[in-house]
Amino acid sequence: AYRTVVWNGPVHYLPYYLPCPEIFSMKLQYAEEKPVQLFPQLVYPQPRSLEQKRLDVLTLTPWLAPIVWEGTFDSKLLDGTYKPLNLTIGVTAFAIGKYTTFVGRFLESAEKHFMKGYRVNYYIFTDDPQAILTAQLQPGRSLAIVPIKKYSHWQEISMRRMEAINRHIAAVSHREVNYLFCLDIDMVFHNPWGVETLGERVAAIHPGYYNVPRSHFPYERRSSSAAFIPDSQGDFYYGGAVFGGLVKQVYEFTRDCHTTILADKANGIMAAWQEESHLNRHFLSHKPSKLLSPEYLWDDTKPKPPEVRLIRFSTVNKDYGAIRD
Ligand SMILES: CC(=O)N[C@H]1[C@@H](OP(=O)(O)OP(=O)(O)OC[C@H]2O[C@@H](n3ccc(=O)[nH]c3=O)[C@H](O)[C@@H]2O)O[C@H](CO)[C@H](O)[C@@H]1O
Ligand SMILES: [Mn+2]
Repeated sequence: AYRTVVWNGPVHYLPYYLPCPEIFSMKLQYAEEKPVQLFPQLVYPQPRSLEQKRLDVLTLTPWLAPIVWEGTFDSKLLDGTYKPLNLTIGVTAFAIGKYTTFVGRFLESAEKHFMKGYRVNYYIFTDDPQAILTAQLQPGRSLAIVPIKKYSHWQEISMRRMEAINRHIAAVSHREVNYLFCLDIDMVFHNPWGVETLGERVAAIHPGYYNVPRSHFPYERRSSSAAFIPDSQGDFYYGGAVFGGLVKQVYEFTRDCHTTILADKANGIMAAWQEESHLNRHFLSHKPSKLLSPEYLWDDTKPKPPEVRLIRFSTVNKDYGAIRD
């Protein structure tokens, strides 16, 4: 049997149940604090729990890092979230010896497509500052030339980037940027590269090996190298031409890679693909928090397969014999 309780006495309202309008409508603007709009008032398509945007490609790693492909993100929504943060994004690129010829095209295309509407600092490392043609930059974007010595072999030039980036972060860029991308210079932007790429530790899947069993990856296979990865291990083959993340993370990453490169050098070994081999070894035990699909690191000599809906950043065809000393 149920008992119904009926209240017959007088009703007392508790006065503090109702919010006090003066206090609730007050907006305190503390000094030094930027208003951050966490939920941009935008109209955008509803994300559907039972719907996958891409069925033809992997969009999440087994350690739950997103893999960025066209169709998986909403640029308007991301810009609504990131623009108010007023971030500065750094780019390092090296132009040593004859590679100074690539700077103009690289910068011009970056101004069209890279982090459009955001503050960007380019850091161009070169042995020949006079030879650098600087492009006309959009407002809020700047370029600094970082003088650096030239090593005689291209392998050494390529590998020493880890050391140079690491030193430059410590000396300069840790104060100037929030995120940092480290890119090859023999590349051109063809389509937008935006804040969808921002993450703590960011790696890009190499265009030549995204559909290949791990035993075929060109990892360093000699166990005497600090970059050694056995046939039975590995997640993806990442390209050495694109990596980035929070500046603190890039600092730790480049320090570790430079250290393992020096360890190999002390043992008279150079890894199969120089710093790229060390980068791959590092990301095996320090998993990237975000992966960029080959859209962000393509090679123009390859035909575009259907799963790559657009090419954002791609290698310029170059004559290796003529360009490398
Ligand atoms: C197809 C191929 O062979 N790919 C390998 C090659 O990439 P890449 O052929 O893309 O190497 P690369 O010649 O672009 O060199 C890497 C970067 O170092 C800089 N640079 C290099 C040489 C030079 O004389 N001046 C200069 O400034 C420049 O920023 C360049 O973009 O080498 C890399 C680093 O070893 C990786 O191992 C790649 O897998
Ligand atoms: Mn390159």
